[in-house]
Amino acid sequence: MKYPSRVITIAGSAAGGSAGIQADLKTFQELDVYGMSVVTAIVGRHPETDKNVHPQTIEAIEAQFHTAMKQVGADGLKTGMLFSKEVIETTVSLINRHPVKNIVVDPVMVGKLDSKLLEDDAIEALKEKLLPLATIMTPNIPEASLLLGGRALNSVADLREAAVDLYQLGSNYVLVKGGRLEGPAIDILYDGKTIKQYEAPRINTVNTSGAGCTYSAAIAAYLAKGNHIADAVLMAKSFVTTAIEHGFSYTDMVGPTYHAAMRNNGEAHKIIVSEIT
Ligand SMILES: Nc1ncnc2c1ncn2[C@@H]1O[C@H](COP(=O)(O)OP(=O)(O)OP(=O)(O)O)[C@@H](O)[C@H]1O
Ligand SMILES: Cc1ncc(COP(=O)(O)O)c(N)n1
Repeated sequence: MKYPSRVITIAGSAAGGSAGIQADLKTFQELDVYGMSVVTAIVGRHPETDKNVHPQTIEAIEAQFHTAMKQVGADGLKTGMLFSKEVIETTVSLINRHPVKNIVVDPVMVGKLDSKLLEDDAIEALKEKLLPLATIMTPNIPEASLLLGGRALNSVADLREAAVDLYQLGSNYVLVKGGRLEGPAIDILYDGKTIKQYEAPRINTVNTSGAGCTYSAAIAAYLAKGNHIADAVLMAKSFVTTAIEHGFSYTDMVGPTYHAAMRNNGEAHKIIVSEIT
């Protein structure tokens, strides 16, 4: 028997199940890779204290990573919410001690409902220490903007420029996600030479909680299975578009994407890929 490829996520636990570790593990399972996790913080709002982020200790973070590496090992790794400078530095040192071939860095900073998922003084460590280890980084518009010192990004042309400039931070590929723009859902991939544009139709829904986590987890899964980056992004974009198409909510709050949508409903949309020179 050929065993499934192995992927580990280092991220926050999202109690509602739509994002973070929960979205990552659901996505790994859907894409038939063996999922493992290192929980950096637990996110869930206490009704009385209003505290929302409950960080884990560095010791607990190191313990989880060492256990997963010793018991299983990894063909791919993804990072999500790291929350603090210390956790970023720990992640860098863990990766340096156990190098992994495919590293997806989702530079999670702010949640959809505007919860703060990265402390301000952690951005420099992210830029200087973690991003240079990344195979691919996957910022959304607010994250790309913060990484570029607060630059306004209002159009696809702005996203292209941002991708070229973010490449200087040292990841091998940059994927800037245009989910927050109007019109079709366009993402830009840059490899230092060529710009590729991935376009999906915009789906009229508010239930996109965890879309970014799901997308980066799917990229990590496809890379770990041996796909080239451009193909991994294409297949992951198709997976997340289908998950958004079938997103839903159990309450009056913004709901999750449906991670099992591709399995249950088949691919909803073709993604248009174009190369821009
Ligand atoms: N309404 C939508 N219809 C189709 N695709 C979408 C929609 N919203 C986001 N996407 C796509 O989903 C993927 C995740 O991107 P998105 O920008 O939402 O990431 P995110 O990190 O969750 O960002 P944010 O927190 O800003 O919404 C991208 O491929 C994006 O283009
Ligand atoms: C623990 C955790 N990690 C990440 C996100 C971002 O989610 P999204 O994919 O919607 O940007 C989140 N809301 N919670």
